Amino acid sequence: MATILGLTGGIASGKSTVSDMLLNKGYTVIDADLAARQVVEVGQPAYLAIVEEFGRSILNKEDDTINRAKLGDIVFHNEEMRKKLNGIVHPAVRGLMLSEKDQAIESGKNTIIMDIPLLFESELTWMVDRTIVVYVDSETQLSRLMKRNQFTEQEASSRIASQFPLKEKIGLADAVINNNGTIEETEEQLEKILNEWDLRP
Ligand SMILES: CC(C)(COP(=O)(O)OP(=O)(O)OC[C@H]1O[C@@H](n2cnc3c(N)ncnc32)[C@H](O)[C@@H]1O)[C@@H](O)C(=O)NCCC(=O)NCCS
Ligand SMILES: Nc1ncnc2c1ncn2[C@@H]1O[C@H](COP(=O)(O)OP(=O)(O)OP(=O)(O)O)[C@@H](O)[C@H]1O
Repeated sequence: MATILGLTGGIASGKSTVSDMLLNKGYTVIDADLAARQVVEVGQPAYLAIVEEFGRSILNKEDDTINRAKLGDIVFHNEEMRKKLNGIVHPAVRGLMLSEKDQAIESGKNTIIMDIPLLFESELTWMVDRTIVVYVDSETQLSRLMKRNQFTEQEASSRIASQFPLKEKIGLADAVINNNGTIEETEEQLEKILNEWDLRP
């Protein structure tokens, strides 16, 4: 029986950093952010529904792809619009991720990691056997997000505020990785969990 791990945290808390470590160790990672990009490629049902809801002004002029910065500006400043976007994108993301998980199970993987930023917000824990939260304190989260995305403090804060407070997620997790320190310290914590839970790729 394969073990399905839910990897979550907050925006810019270090989920991709941890999932890259897992990929390097040979584990299978299914990434919700990646799936969310695939289901909104030009012409896909979710893409058409977004254009219908938000209008053509959120498209890039050159190739009609979604202008993510523009759409992000709208949905991270307006909860109603964010819920509308979630209502379009999330069912398609879930469908794609579940089929990728089934394929990974069929191909005999022992452990399958589902990297899902909104695992708790969207009540998706039924999809996984155990959860790991990648935690950072709020100052570190804000400064890493501003640095990575070249966001102002206001842009970064509005994105952080659209998720459950990261502190609350600690109490919901089976294991927590504290990513305030160095990358090496984070990798040591990850290895300890993989060993304790006896998880092989
Ligand atoms: C709004 C969009 C276009 C902004 O795109 P952008 O390239 O700037 O960000 P990206 O997709 O890389 O997401 C970065 C991070 O933002 C956070 N985030 C993204 N969408 C949401 C959301 N709806 N609610 C809360 N946080 C979110 C997550 O932590 C995610 O890891 C995009 O995030 C999107 O389509 N979001 C809706 C789908 C979604 O919820 N994706 C998250 C996982 S399913
Ligand atoms: N231990 C660390 N020390 C210093 N910088 C780090 C550390 N961990 C991650 N970072 C940096 O912080 C930023 C956020 O990390 P990462 O992209 O892994 O977060 P994420 O949780 O996947 O974010 P998102 O939810 O937006 O996809 C990145 O620029 C990354 O390089």
